[in-house]
Amino acid sequence: MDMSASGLPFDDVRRLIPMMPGPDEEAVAIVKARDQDLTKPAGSLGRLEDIVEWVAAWQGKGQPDIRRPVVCVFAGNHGVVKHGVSPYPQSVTRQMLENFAAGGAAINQICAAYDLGFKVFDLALDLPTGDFTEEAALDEKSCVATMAFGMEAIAGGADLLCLGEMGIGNTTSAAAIFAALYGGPVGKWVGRGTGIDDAGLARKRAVVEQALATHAGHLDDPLEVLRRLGGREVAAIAGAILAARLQRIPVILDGYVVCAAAAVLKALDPGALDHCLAGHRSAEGAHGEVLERLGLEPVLDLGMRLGEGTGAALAAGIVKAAVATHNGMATFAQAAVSQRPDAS
Ligand SMILES: O=C(O)c1ccc[n+]([C@@H]2O[C@H](COP(=O)([O-])O)[C@@H](O)[C@H]2O)c1
Ligand SMILES: Cc1cc2nc[nH]c2cc1C
Repeated sequence: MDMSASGLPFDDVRRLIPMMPGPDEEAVAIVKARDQDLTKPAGSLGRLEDIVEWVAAWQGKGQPDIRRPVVCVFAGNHGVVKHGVSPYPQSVTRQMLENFAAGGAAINQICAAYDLGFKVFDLALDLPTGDFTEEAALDEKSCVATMAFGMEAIAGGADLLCLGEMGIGNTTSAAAIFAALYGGPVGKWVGRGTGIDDAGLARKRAVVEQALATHAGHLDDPLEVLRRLGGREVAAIAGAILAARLQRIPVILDGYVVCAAAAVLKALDPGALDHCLAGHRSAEGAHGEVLERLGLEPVLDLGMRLGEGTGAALAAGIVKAAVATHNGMATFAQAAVSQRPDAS
């Protein structure tokens, strides 16, 4: 899809929104009917049952299946780091990509433990985005081109997509996006990210306040929020979420930064995240409130704040187990187990 050819690239993105398919209710009905026959008390697998229905609804399959789960990590660098908003230097973004390639990061181990595919996208790491206290992080064409690149996440035919990111400074970008979309005191959206101290937290807050002032009057359009305050990884994740929806691939979101990309889409269309599951509630302060605003109940709450898709990947293990349980269990008739006498 050439998204950068038209004169008004954001229009190309907006055109995709009405093309988003809805849930496959027939597939859900098939799952519900089989669930009633499985050798367990009705409802006893709790949220696992909802998760299987969700996979069926978005895969469009009465017998959902997870054969090609993939974790995609998008990495970008941020001009705003020059203000001292992260305790780590920008060089760590690339160093962590090397660590991913060598198999030494946390996400590598989780992917190995749960047999998940793993892809990393280097989004012009040598070209950090503009410092959004002074200028837009991205111009419109680069923003759309990066969203289009994010759509590559589904190339090769994933049937469950976990989204993650890596980018020193990107919790400041996420905070700015939430402040712009949701308003309220800026401090509420600014957290410690990788672990910044009190002075750094104050700098982060001032940076987000300055960003909102610089871009005042241009933040009513969610795509403008994305390009002005986002990073390349945030734009790519928005593209990946959209592409997955169009191809009927269920998505598991990771933490605070991935949810900033998701929030942009939700602001464009309230149903845009219906195919998304929140993998976890991150320990980044405002993530809980963000999830409430997105209408998503996290699968896990483990006090994690790493990023890299780790929360999404852990949840993928549960989603895989839920689907395998549904597909593999015997029915009451097959196992000759007595049903409740009042079961129809
Ligand atoms: O996913 C989260 O909720 C999350 C919370 C805190 C930090 N991170 C990760 O930490 C990096 C950004 O933190 P910072 O302090 O540099 O803004 C980035 O690589 C993220 O993946 C991620
Ligand atoms: C070491 C390190 C690993 C990370 N993974 C995701 N964000 C990160 C930030 C740092 C600093």
